[in-house]
Amino acid sequence: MSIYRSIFKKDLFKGQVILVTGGGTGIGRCIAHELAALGTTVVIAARKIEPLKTVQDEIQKLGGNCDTMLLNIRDAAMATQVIQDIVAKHGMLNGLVNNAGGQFMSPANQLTSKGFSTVVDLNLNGTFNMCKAAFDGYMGEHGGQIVTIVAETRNGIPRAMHTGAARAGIINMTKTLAIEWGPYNGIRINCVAPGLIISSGMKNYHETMVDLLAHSHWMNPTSRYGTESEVSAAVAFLLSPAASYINGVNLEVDGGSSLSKGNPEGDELMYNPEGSRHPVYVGWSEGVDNVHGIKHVDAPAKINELLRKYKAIGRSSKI
Ligand SMILES: CCCCC/C=C/C(=O)SCCNC(=O)CCNC(=O)[C@H](O)C(C)(C)COP(=O)(O)OP(=O)(O)OC[C@H]1O[C@@H](n2cnc3c(N)ncnc32)[C@H](O)[C@@H]1OP(=O)(O)O
Ligand SMILES: NC(=O)C1=CN([C@@H]2O[C@H](COP(=O)(O)OP(=O)(O)OC[C@H]3O[C@@H](n4cnc5c(N)ncnc54)[C@H](OP(=O)(O)O)[C@@H]3O)[C@@H](O)[C@H]2O)C=CC1
Repeated sequence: MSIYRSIFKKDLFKGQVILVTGGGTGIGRCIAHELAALGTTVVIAARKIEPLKTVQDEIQKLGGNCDTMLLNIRDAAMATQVIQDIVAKHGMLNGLVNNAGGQFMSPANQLTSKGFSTVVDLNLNGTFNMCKAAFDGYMGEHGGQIVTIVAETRNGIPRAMHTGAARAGIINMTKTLAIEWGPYNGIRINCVAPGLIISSGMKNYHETMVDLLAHSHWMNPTSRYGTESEVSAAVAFLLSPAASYINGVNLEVDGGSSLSKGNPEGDELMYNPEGSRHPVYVGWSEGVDNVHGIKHVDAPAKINELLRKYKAIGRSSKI
């Protein structure tokens, strides 16, 4: 049972239709589960159908409503078509979660023009395509809520300059859209910037990177990484009426890791080497992990082991 369900009424989003891009894996899958647990008819869309069908099956087995659609967010015509199909089939589109995105790691001096364009096209142009299609196809007339997953951009991102530039672009685009689309169309649009999150996304990392992540606490004031549910809870909040006066913000869900990038007085000021004292929020999977064979998180094994340890933090305390 989702802890969020006990904070909000379990039918918080009942009757609403919300599209989650990249909803077949990782953070997007978790967002889809959270929203479905709160009564949403959730539409998940991405390029590969199998992961989408698996998540649809999981949600339906748990009693939720889920539809799937094929989508490449880089293709503006396809974005328009998917929004039209959702409105034709479900009659409305109350929310859009732009979660699809990603990058590869490369030092800036080895990055080709094509590589830079590819990552900007996916993240920045892709998010624009989805926002514009949602506006033109439904929200411009009826209003709605949009949340985009970005990344920490308070500082530079060594070896990921392309994604940093694209995500910073999304954050500024969001501010402008909040101003232009808020007054006349009743649209709220915000961003969520996750820090390092234990998710299937980490399967894209090189093994040496996974090893490094598994053995460091990565200079975070909470001394741990984040969970998919901690990102999803922020998304659900921003989509909800509880956030009805929040517009154009970027909410960092990073445990405070972006606040400081080093301390000359020593690492002990940055994190607790003994381990975290911050219990995790595990969300929708609480109580349903392994029910119907549903797995909570699909991260690399060494990282999943960390999550297992995190779940034991402060077990006696109420979270
Ligand atoms: C690093 C901290 C960031 C903040 C924390 C964020 C964490 C996460 O996001 S978790 C992971 C989320 N998931 C992913 O990132 C998905 C994995 N990535 C990809 O699928 C791809 O890298 C892609 C989506 C960014 C691009 O895919 P695609 O459109 O299929 O592009 P191509 O493979 O055809 O490549 C086009 C072009 O890009 C250059 N390039 C691609 N990969 C690399 C590489 N590993 N190193 C250097 N350059 C690369 C290259 O120029 C490619 O063109 P060609 O040379 O003609 O192949
Ligand atoms: N995990 C982390 O630590 C962090 C993640 N993020 C961001 O959070 C989001 C989710 O990441 P995470 O779940 O970890 O990683 P995943 O790689 O599991 O998720 C990425 C999702 O995006 C979809 N996707 C990629 N390209 C496209 C496209 N062109 N059109 C439609 N869908 C697409 C993929 O599905 P398919 O391949 O089937 O299209 C996949 O489901 C991403 O934007 C990521 O960059 C940000 C900061 C930290």
